[in-house]
Amino acid sequence: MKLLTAAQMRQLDQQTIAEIGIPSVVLMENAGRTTYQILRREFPELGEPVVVLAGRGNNGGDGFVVSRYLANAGFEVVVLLLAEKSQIGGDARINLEVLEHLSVPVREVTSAAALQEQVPLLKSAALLVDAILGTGLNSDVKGLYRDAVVLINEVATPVLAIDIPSGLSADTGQPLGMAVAADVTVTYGFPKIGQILPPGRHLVGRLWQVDISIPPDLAEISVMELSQASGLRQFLPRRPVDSHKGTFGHLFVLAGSVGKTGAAALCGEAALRMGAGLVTVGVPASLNPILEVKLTEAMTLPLTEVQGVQALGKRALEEIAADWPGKTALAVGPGLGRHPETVELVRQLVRRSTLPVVVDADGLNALAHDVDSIREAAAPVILTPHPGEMSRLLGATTKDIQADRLGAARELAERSQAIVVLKGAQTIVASPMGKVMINTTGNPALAQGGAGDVLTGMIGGLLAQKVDPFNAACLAIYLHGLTADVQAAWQGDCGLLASELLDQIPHVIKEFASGALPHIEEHICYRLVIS
Ligand SMILES: NC(=O)C1=CN([C@@H]2O[C@H](COP(=O)(O)OP(=O)(O)OC[C@H]3O[C@@H](n4cnc5c(N)ncnc54)[C@H](O)[C@@H]3O)[C@@H](O)[C@H]2O)[C@@H](O)CC1
Ligand SMILES: [K+]
Repeated sequence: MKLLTAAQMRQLDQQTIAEIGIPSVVLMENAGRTTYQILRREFPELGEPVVVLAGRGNNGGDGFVVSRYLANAGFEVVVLLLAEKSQIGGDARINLEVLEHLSVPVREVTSAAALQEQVPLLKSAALLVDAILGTGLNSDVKGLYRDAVVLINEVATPVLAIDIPSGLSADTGQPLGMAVAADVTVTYGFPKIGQILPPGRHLVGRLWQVDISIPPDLAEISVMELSQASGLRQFLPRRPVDSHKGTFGHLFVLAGSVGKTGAAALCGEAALRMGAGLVTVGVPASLNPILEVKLTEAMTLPLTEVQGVQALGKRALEEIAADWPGKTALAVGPGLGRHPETVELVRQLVRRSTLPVVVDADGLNALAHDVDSIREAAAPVILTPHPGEMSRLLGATTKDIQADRLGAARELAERSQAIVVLKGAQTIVASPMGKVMINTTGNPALAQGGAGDVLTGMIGGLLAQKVDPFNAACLAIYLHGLTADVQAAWQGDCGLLASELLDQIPHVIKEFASGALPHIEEHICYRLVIS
């Protein structure tokens, strides 16, 4: 599903009005009516009164329409207009006048003192409807609007936000000064990026996206997407009946050092679980016997190691090159360690690889001071940093990365010309062309060693099957999170071993492919978006 910025949403509104010919007042009517319908569904035992806090723009206008539907349904409604009636124009004015004709009380509240007088009403209300500011927000919330936002958050009354909680930036997910924390948000046309990125994600409460007659095709202007099963299913490789192991590619995994053979094993097995036909794991020669025991289905290739260190050495490059024929993708990094020779090996390999390559963990650390050189790679590269690795790649602090995850992912994708997978709650995938996908699946069960190695193997497994790199990254991340969600549904989100994740992958793929996971996927959508 497409994600929009405030400016894009405005553009779509304008196109719908000017080119499609739907009058703006009809859009406002659709917005108010659908919001009312969601309101009744979300609050089936709704009491009285309902208080609608309205600002002076179109967001307030939507609030007037909701007020009308509530009044027509027999509810006691009080509108607190945070402006003078004379300041209201356009479609909002039309709907304000309709309310007056219906004798719905509209109180002008234009000072802090007047607002304070309304505190008992706000406290005793059954529901507050936040119609103060929408996507027109363009600066920090100050003065009376700010006082109102503070009050809404102070009283314990449930809040339904119209379009977006007032004060929340639709573009960044950050409050501009101060933002309403809503229980439910009803947004129009398409979800906005700021409703999905934290902390916005937590301020919207349950997010509903409703159709107000904006043609879906218009959203093609956006390069940002929210991951959804319906969009990703098509990228699962087909499994023809006359297939053989050669049909599904051969992944070469470069991984492992002393103490970290598990990372290599998890990565190789995850690729097989994703359906790769063959997997070869290249490891330091002295560790090969251990991997031979750990891995049954994946093959191993003992490689020259640095004398006495049990980490891969420079000379392994020629051995890998000799083993190259027949391989279809490369995964580099899990548990490699940081020996200078291993670092050099990784740099050379990524630069020279003629196969698509996914780089993780110590593979990323090896590239940390060499990001610009990734541009020289001969084949597509996928980088999968967590915030700490990202900070080393970009030379920024982890705090800075987390404060603007989207910006960081885009910057690295631009600089490296690689596909960037910034891991963490709501993993972000960014392409060098500017495309972005924000993932919806996953839970804290994944916050454990080994989960990342599995993800690298899953991406590698899809690359080996010749799935387009951006789609491979998006699909693998979605399925990785979904597998954890399925597991957490019965086991909880604590203590899930990465190897248990592996065991679940085929089952989850089967259910995902057939669309048979509605309870889990609906749960995911419910947390974020329902269309
Ligand atoms: N344009 C359209 O066709 C539609 C718009 N809709 C509604 O309209 C909203 C956008 O309406 P508007 O563009 O009128 O803007 P808002 O209603 O979001 O904001 C009202 C006005 O407040 C001012 N403002 C911005 N930041 C402020 C701040 N920090 N403190 C005080 N005032 C501030 C701006 O000048 C803005 O015009 C959407 O969120 C949605 O609710 C819907 O009615 C559907 C159709
Ligand atoms: K609002």
